[in-house]
Amino acid sequence: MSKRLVFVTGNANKLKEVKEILSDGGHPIEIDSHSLDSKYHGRHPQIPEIQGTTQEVAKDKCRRAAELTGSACITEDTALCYAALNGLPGPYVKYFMQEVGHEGLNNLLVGFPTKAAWALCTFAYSSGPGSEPIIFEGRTDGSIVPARGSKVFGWDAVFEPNGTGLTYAEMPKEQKNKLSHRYKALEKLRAHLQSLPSET
Ligand SMILES: O=c1nc[nH]c2c1ncn2[C@H]1C[C@H](O)[C@@H](COP(=O)(O)OP(=O)(O)OP(=O)(O)O)O1
Ligand SMILES: [Mg+2]
Repeated sequence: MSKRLVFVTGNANKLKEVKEILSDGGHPIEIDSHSLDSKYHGRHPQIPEIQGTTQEVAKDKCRRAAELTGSACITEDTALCYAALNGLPGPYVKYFMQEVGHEGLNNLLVGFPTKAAWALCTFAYSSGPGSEPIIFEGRTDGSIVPARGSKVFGWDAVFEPNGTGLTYAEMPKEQKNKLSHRYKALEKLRAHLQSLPSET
């Protein structure tokens, strides 16, 4: 039995990975996507993102998405956290990426002895407007390196998961999708949804 869920995101690469990861499981969750950003043009998303911890950002995004769509939905917030900076840029990495790019993401760590970092994915699920979102986190540890590989998706080229010798951007998609922050969070979300009573 599959469940239909609306994934509210403005990021086409996220959507693609989520579909790839979920299509691999025994009990697929069917994903409808809804980009609220596109309605209100690029830099002025219809769902503003608050400041706060990754959990606060993810829950708030999901609450607003459920209100706007009027249905059960999931949202996701991704953070890139530097050990030397006590977890920053964290949920603000999007703006760092936009303003200073791959080189800047490396330069932030000049003078720090550790380049250790972790990618953190926080899915939030709301069963509908007014229902408190539940969150599912996935974390992959690695380090920040000078850009290698495809520049297509965000900071993939500067993040090397531990023990792989490859950046996310250098890996075949199937490899990233088996060890990524997003994969780990989605496994938890999938288990939760499977434990819910069936709708039909
Ligand atoms: O696996 C990833 N590999 C590399 N880069 C990634 C990944 N996942 C997200 N990213 C980037 C996109 C954005 O620059 C920032 C997260 O910000 P975040 O607000 O979660 O994403 P977003 O605004 O693009 O889409 P959404 O409409 O779902 O909020 O990190
Ligand atoms: Mg966003």
